Amino acid sequence: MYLHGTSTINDYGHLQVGGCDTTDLVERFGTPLYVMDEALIRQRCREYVEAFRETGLKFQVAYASKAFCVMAMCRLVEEEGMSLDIVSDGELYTALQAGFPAERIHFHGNNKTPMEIEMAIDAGIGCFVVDNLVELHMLNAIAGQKRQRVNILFRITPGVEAHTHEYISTGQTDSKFGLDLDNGSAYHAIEEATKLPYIKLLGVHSHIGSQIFEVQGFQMAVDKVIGFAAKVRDELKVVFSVINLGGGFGIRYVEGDTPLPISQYVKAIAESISSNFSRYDYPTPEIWVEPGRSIVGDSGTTLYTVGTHKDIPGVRKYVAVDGGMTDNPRPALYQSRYEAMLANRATEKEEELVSIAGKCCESGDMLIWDVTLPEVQSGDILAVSCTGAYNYAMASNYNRIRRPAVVFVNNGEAEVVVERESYENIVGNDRIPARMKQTTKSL
Ligand SMILES: Cc1ncc(COP(=O)(O)O)c(C=O)c1O
Ligand SMILES: N[C@@H](CCCC[NH3+])C(=O)O
Repeated sequence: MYLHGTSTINDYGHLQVGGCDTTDLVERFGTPLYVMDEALIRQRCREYVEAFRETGLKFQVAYASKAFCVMAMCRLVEEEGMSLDIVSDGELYTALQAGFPAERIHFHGNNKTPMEIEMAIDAGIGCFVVDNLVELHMLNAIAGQKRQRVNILFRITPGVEAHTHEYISTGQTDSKFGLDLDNGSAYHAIEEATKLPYIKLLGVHSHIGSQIFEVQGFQMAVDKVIGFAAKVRDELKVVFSVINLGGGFGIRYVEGDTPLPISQYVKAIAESISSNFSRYDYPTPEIWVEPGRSIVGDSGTTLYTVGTHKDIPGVRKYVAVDGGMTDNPRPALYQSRYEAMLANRATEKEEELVSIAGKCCESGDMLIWDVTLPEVQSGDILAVSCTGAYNYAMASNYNRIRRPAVVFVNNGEAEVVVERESYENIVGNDRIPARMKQTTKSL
């Protein structure tokens, strides 16, 4: 496993993160356990903010909270002076409960409900990223009832396909998201918006995909956007003050992944915007971005306890851990790859090729198909790296498995930011119909 951030091997031969020995963390908090390297998260936030500051342009870095949305994370993002991208009432509620300033919240989503829109207007959020015409008219009507004008960006699909897994590329024409640039839908939406009294159009938003390692996709999106912006200015007399290029900046999960440093993505985007907009004699707009994975992804390490194993001679050896697709569905969903090590035997020679299975009743519940480890024994602690994004966020209770706790570690201190779910949580919303016998056992 690649050691990065504050991860090191300590004198006991144990993996240490944020100054905390992971075997101590396991004793205190149990497994599976999500461990988040707070210093590394803050470092990533600062890399974005500093890189944008250096461009001299106006900007907002909005953390895409879908990657990992808990109150502590919202607080951290607020402390780092960033904005927040949310996609649902649940994410909005989490942010507001954490005291996140509403005016720095941007609301995304292809199917916001009237209730969510109302909740967001009442909270006074900074901007809606409007996905389609149905939403536009609904938003104008609800804002009108409240006599409040709302800021919007239109989400457009620029027709750019990023080099990524087909399920996570979203900038192409055949997408459930956004308004198409090429077929006139985006243009028509802007015409409509200019007629609506409670809508203030700031500009456009595009998100071309996720886990992207190159700048070309973003540059192509800018090229498309500037042509569109110029046409809209010339024909509709609408000038964009904001261009949001979404998220999607890749991270290193496994050897061979080659993301660029954050500063390089930012520099390339800023240069592309400045040069293209000046070419059209267009005032340089504010640049907004929405990184999720690249803020939290490599800060997360999941700790598991090894249980059983099954050796099929000549085929493979399965090693089972006490978690799996319930805490990390990404391998099953996207064939995502991860690296791992034995946290309690971190200096021992890695000599055995094994496959790491989860404990769900599902053959596809595999975390890693091939990883070389010291000869694994029941009770060992397996650490899987780079689990900070879209793991806790996409965790489930399949098989009624309780979701793990999340701890932030920093400077030798560990604090629980999400408690492990309890059995009460598991049955808490269950009800036995009145016509059935009403006996429950106390736990
Ligand atoms: C609109 C939008 N913004 C931002 C993100 C964050 O993406 P990532 O976590 O890849 O940076 C996503 C997810 O892909 C998204 O759909
Ligand atoms: N959830 C996905 C990425 C999609 C992000 C949202 N548009 C992942 O785990 O990689």
